[in-house]
Amino acid sequence: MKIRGVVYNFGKQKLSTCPVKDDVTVFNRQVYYQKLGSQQDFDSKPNDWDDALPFEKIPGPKPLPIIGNTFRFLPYIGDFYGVDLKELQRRFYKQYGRIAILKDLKVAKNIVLLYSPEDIEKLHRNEGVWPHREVLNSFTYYRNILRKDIFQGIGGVATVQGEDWFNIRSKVNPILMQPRMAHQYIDKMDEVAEDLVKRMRQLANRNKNREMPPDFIKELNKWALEAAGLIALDRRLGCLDDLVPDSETQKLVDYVIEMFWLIYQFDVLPSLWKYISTPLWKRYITVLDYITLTFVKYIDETAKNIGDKLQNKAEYEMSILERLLKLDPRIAKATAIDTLTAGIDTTGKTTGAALYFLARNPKVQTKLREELCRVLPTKETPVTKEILAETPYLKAVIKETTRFCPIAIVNIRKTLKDLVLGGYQIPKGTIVHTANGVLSLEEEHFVKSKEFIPERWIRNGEKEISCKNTHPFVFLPFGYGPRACLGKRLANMEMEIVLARIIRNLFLEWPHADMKFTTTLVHGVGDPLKLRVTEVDK
Ligand code: HEM
Repeated sequence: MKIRGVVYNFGKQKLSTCPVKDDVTVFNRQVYYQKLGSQQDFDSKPNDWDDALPFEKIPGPKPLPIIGNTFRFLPYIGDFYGVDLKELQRRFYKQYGRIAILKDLKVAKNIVLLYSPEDIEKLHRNEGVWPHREVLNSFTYYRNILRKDIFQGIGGVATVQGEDWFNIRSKVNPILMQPRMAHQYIDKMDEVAEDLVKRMRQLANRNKNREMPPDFIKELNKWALEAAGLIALDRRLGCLDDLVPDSETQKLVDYVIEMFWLIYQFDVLPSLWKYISTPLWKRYITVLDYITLTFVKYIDETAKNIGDKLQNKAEYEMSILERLLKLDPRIAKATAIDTLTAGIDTTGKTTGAALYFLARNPKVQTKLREELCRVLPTKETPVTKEILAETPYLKAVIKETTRFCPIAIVNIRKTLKDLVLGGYQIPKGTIVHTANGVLSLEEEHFVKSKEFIPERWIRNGEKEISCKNTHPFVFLPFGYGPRACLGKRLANMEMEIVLARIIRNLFLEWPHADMKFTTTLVHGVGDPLKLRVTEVDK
């Protein structure tokens, strides 16, 4: 089948994240969604439209003439200046209730915030088959316009919309989201996790209190880059070694970490990048160029090494990169770079938060270690797919971490048709943020919501604490629907393996004040992660 000149090559696999649970093969589904996407009725008004209050009446901070609401974020005069985004959203919830608006920002579009799980559900159920999520505008500009030549018109799922998004996502889903594909990487991920444990021992030995250094989160980002490199580039990068200053890997690590800070400057904080080219903007482009060209070089090397061998290799023997390269080298490049950008700060910060919660809650840590000692009788026992299937408490620890500290405090959609939300008319084309990060810490949705209790996620566990009856649209750490996180399966596997290795080998303590969590590009640990680390006997 040919659509826009691209040959589709699905075989008979099933798409796992499609919202409709029928038994149609991928090939039919693709035609089905293609048709549905172009035929959806995005123009008619909902039945309750005329009874709803007008958009202009949605409550929110009042803008001033000419300067709008921008002044609120400025130093000295602004009441929102320096306030963490999650705290700001919590204040809005307390002040305005179920729905609020931040409007007239001048450098950004109006944002409607939803706090009711019923409205969040309605938004997602009306997002269509090509959900629209516009984020990281400067990064999108870099990939889709400024360096269009490198990406040859294929932007990558994270940065494109509509039918273009669908055309890539429907091809990469069966490659990145299949459990079998993720399982191929367990051995290698285990080696990477062992390297992180070695690194932690080394760092503990260098400190008289056996504490990790204040910038330990960087080590976790290096681990995440190493893990993402295995998947996206089919190679070990060596990020966890003692790196030679100015070496390519050291530079790559430094630039990747700087990139997240720069994206935050241009895509989260108010910025005039569209109008003025500042020295910081030029630095941003230099950093993105270095990272992109290095990754492209690695992918080209792999493609050259594989060469004709791919033709004779069975699909089930192929790595993710090999399958992507066979599909289309342009998609392979775009997806590898998506994996390397979306899969580092996210998994690194979530793992950092999990380690903090385990250090801060010794009983939880002990219970997890007991589970791990049962399935990993020695420190050297390799982690396998079967072992991971027997670790419900480990999975519960990760879920509880993403409840307490979700890296994405909101999910974002642009409405594709007129909707009534929170009793107000929301016209097509409105940017809506669902405040799941705030809701996940509210007592009305989770009992003892400010306590770290993995037991709430255990099936058939204690009734009093169980979250079985929590509305399903409150907790969405990986998003929702066809546009949900492409790396969810890989991320969970990486985190399970690394936490299993660390807790099986090392005791963690937290001899400091409670951690502050902050929101930059992603939400996560905001204070130095100075975990105290000692060796588990055997
Ligand atoms: C703890 C780890 C992670 C969390 C919590 C997380 C969370 C998310 C969320 C909330 C979204 C937006 C979903 C939506 O709009 O419905 C997303 C999108 C995405 N994530 Fe992740 N992510 C994680 C790790 C990863 C990893 C390891 C990869 C790479 C393999 C990855 C690749 C992506 C991509 C490519 C998208 C865009 C998908 C699209 O627009 O079609 N993520 N992620």
